[in-house]
Amino acid sequence: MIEVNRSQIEEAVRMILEAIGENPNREGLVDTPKRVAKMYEEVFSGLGKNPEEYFETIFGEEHEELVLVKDIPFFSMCEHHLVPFFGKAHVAYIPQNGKVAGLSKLARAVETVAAKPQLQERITSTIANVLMKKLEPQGVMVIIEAEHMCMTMRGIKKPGAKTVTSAVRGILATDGQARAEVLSLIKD
Ligand SMILES: Nc1nc2c(ncn2[C@@H]2O[C@H](COP(=O)(O)OP(=O)(O)OP(=O)(O)O)[C@@H](O)[C@H]2O)c(=O)[nH]1
Ligand SMILES: [Zn+2]
Repeated sequence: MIEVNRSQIEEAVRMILEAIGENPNREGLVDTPKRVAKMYEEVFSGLGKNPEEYFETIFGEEHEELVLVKDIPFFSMCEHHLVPFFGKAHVAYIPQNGKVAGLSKLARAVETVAAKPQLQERITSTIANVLMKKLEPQGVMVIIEAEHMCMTMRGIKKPGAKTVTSAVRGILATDGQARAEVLSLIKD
């Protein structure tokens, strides 16, 4: 894990407050730099963490059909504007050779990969690649749907617009019927 430099963040936040014409010493703002530093420590806690670590424990369970954890809520920070994007991740895989992970680990991987300055596409493909590497499954499919605050509250200002990304590997990339099954289960 990377140690966040809280005092440097505090100094930077004070400078931003001054730069926008605020008074960082007024009552309501005096503790804001501290709060923001603490918040950044939390929302960027995935920096320096390797999501592969969640897949060191594998159950020798001979289940060779679909496993899907859907509707995993996640929050991330867009690396272009440092404002949040958030939504749901759906993670599916078809194990083989008894390599089955603990279900919570799929959600932990999403949380860790999202907790740094990110792009939605990179979160999606990173999770798919980690699962392929660590579980060597027959196939993987990761779908993420998210709303980007940088498209909602500024710039193009399109609240409600959703971005959907997918990363599909192995049999789920080649077998249309298997892929359709996953998609219909996600929609239910
Ligand atoms: N591909 C991708 N783009 C993203 C993501 N998050 C934000 N963006 C986009 O990153 C782009 C940055 O574009 P720039 O033209 O450099 O910055 P900008 O002038 O602030 O862009 P506008 O948002 O169009 O005002 C924007 O189009 C954002 O919508 C993401 O997760 N993936
Ligand atoms: Zn953005």
